[in-house]
Amino acid sequence: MHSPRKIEFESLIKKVENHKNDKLPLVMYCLPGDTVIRALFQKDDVLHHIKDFKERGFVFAPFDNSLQTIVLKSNTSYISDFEVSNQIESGKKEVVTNDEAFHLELVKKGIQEIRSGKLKKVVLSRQVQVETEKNELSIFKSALHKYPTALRYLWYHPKVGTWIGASPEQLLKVEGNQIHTTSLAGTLPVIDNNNPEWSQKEFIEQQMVTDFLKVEIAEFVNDIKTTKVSSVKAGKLWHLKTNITADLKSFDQLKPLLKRIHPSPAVCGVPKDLAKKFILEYESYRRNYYTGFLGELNLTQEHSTSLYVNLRCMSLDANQATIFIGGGITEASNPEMEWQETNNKCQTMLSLL
Ligand SMILES: C=C(O[C@H]1C=CC=C(C(=O)O)[C@@H]1O)C(=O)O
Repeated sequence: MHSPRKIEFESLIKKVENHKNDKLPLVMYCLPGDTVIRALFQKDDVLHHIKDFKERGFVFAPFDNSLQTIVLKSNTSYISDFEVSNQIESGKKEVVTNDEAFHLELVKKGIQEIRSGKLKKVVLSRQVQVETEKNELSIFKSALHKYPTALRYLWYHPKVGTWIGASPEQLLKVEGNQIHTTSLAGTLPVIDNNNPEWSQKEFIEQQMVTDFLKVEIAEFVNDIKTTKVSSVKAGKLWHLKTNITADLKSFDQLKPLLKRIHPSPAVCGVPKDLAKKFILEYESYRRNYYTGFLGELNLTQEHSTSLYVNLRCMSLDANQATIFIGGGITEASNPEMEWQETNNKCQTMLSLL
């Protein structure tokens, strides 16, 4: 394994700019809570696809697990320190969209499907397009400072496009023979310094994710341990979270394990296949990499992997940002409140533009 070269932050930004101007793939990211930025540069514009998850590089997987997962090869890599500065709080940004009626209908359809017994939960989403004057690097820099507890990234491949995000959710971490996954669901806005007041709806919605993960990993691991449900902040949102750890039986099982846990009910639904079918049939657009997963694969050491769910993200094309947001629908959902929840979630990315 080659070690990354340490350079100054502004030199790294310059290298990213040059690599991107040369239309070559790269990723720049900062792990939750970290102040070290890592950047990987691929030397050619080949679109590499994962075969068995034994590859080494940075993974970028779509929501639809029947489609190909990309792995960016790390031909050159750098690390750089940066200092988190307290960014001046921007006010709430308003965007005018014309998809409210569609989204309300979609949520109602989801609730009907649940009441008829076909589904237990389905996560329904939308996209919001916004013009922006800000360039990608300054958007990424804002994410670094604003969301220090998230996985912040800027990913680019000339054959795919540019994505930026600040994910609050770890899908899978493998370290030694230990695996770690999280169940994150349920959302409330952060209001002043108040603690969130959860209702049964959010606890049920989050428990479905925990139950799913425990069942799906069982075949591949020993000794599953879960923490108590706790409230965690992601920017201006609260979520419910459970940490799950276990001992992996064999490293060869990473591919089938990921196939089982992705897409989880935090982004898809229960039962998984029917919820996915519903999403692909009724959402108005293709999610592509939103609600997929991304992160390091055997990069720092063999068998050391750290993947995050691609949430609170946007794709960028020239001056247009497309922000993706969704929410978990259960039989207790209220369509108006679900619409509002997607608008609250939209603020995470809007605040960077
Ligand atoms: C699907 C999204 O969030 C998921 C993760 C946390 C909470 C969620 C919720 O409360 O619905 C979603 O399951 C999104 O942010 O686009």
